Amino acid sequence: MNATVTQAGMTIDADFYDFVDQELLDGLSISSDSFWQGLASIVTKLSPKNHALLEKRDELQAQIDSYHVQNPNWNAEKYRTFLESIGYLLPEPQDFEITTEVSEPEIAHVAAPQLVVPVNNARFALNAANARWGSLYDALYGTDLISEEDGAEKGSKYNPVRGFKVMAYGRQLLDKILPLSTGSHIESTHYGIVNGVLIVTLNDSRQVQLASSTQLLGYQGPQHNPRVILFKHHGLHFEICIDHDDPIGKVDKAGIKDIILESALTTIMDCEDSVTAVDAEDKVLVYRNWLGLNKGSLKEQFLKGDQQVTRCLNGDREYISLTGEPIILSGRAMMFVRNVGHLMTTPAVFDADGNEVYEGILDAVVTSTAALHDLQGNSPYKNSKTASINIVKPKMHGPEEVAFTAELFDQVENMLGLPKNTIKMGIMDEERRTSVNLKACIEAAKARVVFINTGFLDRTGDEIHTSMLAGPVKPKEDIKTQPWISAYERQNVEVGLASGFKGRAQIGKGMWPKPDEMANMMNAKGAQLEAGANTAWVPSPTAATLHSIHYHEIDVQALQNTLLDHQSHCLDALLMPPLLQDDMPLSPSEIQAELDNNIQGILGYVVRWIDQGIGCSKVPDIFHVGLMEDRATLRISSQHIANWLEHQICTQEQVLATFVKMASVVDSQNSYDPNYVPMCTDGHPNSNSLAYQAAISLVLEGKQQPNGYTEPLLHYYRRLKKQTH
Ligand SMILES: CC(=O)SCCNC(=O)CCNC(=O)[C@H](O)C(C)(C)COP(=O)(O)OP(=O)(O)OC[C@H]1O[C@@H](n2cnc3c(N)ncnc32)[C@H](O)[C@@H]1OP(=O)(O)O
Ligand SMILES: O=CC(=O)O
Ligand SMILES: [Mg+2]
Repeated sequence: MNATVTQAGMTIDADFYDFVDQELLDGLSISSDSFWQGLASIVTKLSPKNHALLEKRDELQAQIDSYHVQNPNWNAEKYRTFLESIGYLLPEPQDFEITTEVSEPEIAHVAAPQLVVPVNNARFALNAANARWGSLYDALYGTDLISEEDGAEKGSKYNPVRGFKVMAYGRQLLDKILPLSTGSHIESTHYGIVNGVLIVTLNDSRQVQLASSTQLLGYQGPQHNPRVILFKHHGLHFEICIDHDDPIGKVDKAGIKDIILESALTTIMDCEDSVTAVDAEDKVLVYRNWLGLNKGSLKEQFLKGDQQVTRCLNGDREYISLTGEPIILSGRAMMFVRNVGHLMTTPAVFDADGNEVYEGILDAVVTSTAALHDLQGNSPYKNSKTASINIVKPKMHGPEEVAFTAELFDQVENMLGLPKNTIKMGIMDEERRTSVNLKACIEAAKARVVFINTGFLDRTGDEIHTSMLAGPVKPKEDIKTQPWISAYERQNVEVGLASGFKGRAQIGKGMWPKPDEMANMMNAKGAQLEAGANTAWVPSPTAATLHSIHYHEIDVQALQNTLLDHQSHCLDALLMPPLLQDDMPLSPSEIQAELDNNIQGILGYVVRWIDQGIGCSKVPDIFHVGLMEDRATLRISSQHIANWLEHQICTQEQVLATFVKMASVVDSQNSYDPNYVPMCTDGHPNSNSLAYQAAISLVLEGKQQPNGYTEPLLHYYRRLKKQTH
């Protein structure tokens, strides 16, 4: 047990206490006493409500389970009536519009990518905050969007053939997003500004202008030979960077060395599914990084190759306007923070009765207090332009839980002396009870909501768990193509638009979970915007830069206008679980392939989580595609096998044998890592591997886990692991 401090009737981990006293409150006019009193009073008031909400989740799940046992031949109509009778499916509220008074310009006015990052990783978190601007040339050169055919391999040193393909792509993009009055950027040999007008000289010495002169905003350097020229399209800025002495610029006819695209306008600093935070020590790390981002002081030094790098927040970008005034644009993404959900408790603080406090309550208090530094100008940078704190709240089940979060935010505002509705809410639409009652959920936070987002990964896990006893589910890939998911995605957009989100709040779509497959991403991810979203999640800054191209290709605001009156009334489809059809049984090899794939993913993720405290990993699937795995993807895989065991699609022996087989595969995939501890020796699992045990428990005890969540078991085993260190 760590040293503790007693304050306001609570028992507080001494390191966490010191962090609050010496770092979090430093520079704020909040005394230590009033902070701890404030926290204690919120804990006392809201913990019983939090507890009751969790009990309600379990009660509803138990009722749904017994319904399926008693009604093996249910139909849609009867099922819907049953869900209404137990209060799972609630009456839809009258039409209303959200009343959120201010939201950030990056949220309300410009459609753009949203990057997510584990905030406990300072190197990545700083990179994410700085990912507002990204090099198109780097993003193209480093990814499979540029093919390696015809001598264009990436190789270990610069390949001019590949470089040429990158430049050609860049020129073609300019033709799309910055069309000339005549001719093409492919022919350009010089860019200059004359009397406030962009003059582009072409191969044949013709001088042409932009098709739309208002796209030109400003420049750096001399007007006739600018170093940087700033443009705007669909609300997104971009730069053409020119340097005839640069290794790239000097082989370009016009000296273009790069095209810089405004990319991740918003970033979510994640305290939740991409991090491991099981105790006070971990929570301090999470909170300290978020604080450092708000104070502008976070720095990270690391070796990259043989280079020592010091990373900190980027400053703003400055240009000269066409009338000679300065233009200053933010150099950083607008940062949201994602708190944890309502489920877990943390040993950082124990309440007066000796219980761990709810982690979601602590997150709301501490992350808001940290953000006060931004609101009060204690940082050289500005995050919120509207004096708001933007918190994403995940894994809420239904409107009561949203109302509870709103009440928590109210209490935090009172504690910190903030005007009501300073704390804005992003609602993850990622639990089935939220999807089917989405309108009521939004109404429960209508004065502070700034986004809804289809977290389809958690949502898939919840889909499987909720209908655990309804029957066996389809293989994972097929679940993605069933009517429930398109109904879910469509309904989310329709409800968001009908509630007045356009021009005020984000309608977001889910993560691209294949971080190395950028060519596929470029083919697929535009569809999320075609479906009406004005932002969508990406796993890396490179993905943000490439995905930003979709926002140039699609005029999201115009598209949303065309969808404003859509109402597809898809509740029945939304309630139809993705079950295997009796007349389409799976072959033994299909079953084994599914188990292999799921178990490889589970082990590959869990072994790093438990042994090394890494909460988000790129794990190869059986086809060697590196997949982003986090707690939500783990929820899906573990629930999927639990469901197949329940319905005897496979046996426990088969599952355990697959675990043995795949543990060796995962060990070999990690053999490059000096910190990796193998789970097997000579093909036999090591009896002392806590990671291996955790992975098996997640499956064998999956049916009993609350809503199929993985946190309880992950935290249990990680804490054990930390004790053995
Ligand atoms: C269901 C959900 O909740 S989804 C939301 C949770 N998921 C996430 O947040 C995903 C975040 N992404 C990641 O954590 C990572 O991209 C991973 C784990 C998927 C892959 O990580 P890696 O294998 O280390 O990536 P890779 O080696 O390709 O690239 C590393 C480089 O990219 C950068 N990078 C990768 N992801 C990110 C990110 N999300 N934000 C900022 N920088 C990033 C790193 O800083 C590093 O660059 P550096 O050397 O200059 O610091
Ligand atoms: O949080 C995102 C998800 O898909 O789950
Ligand atoms: Mg989620």
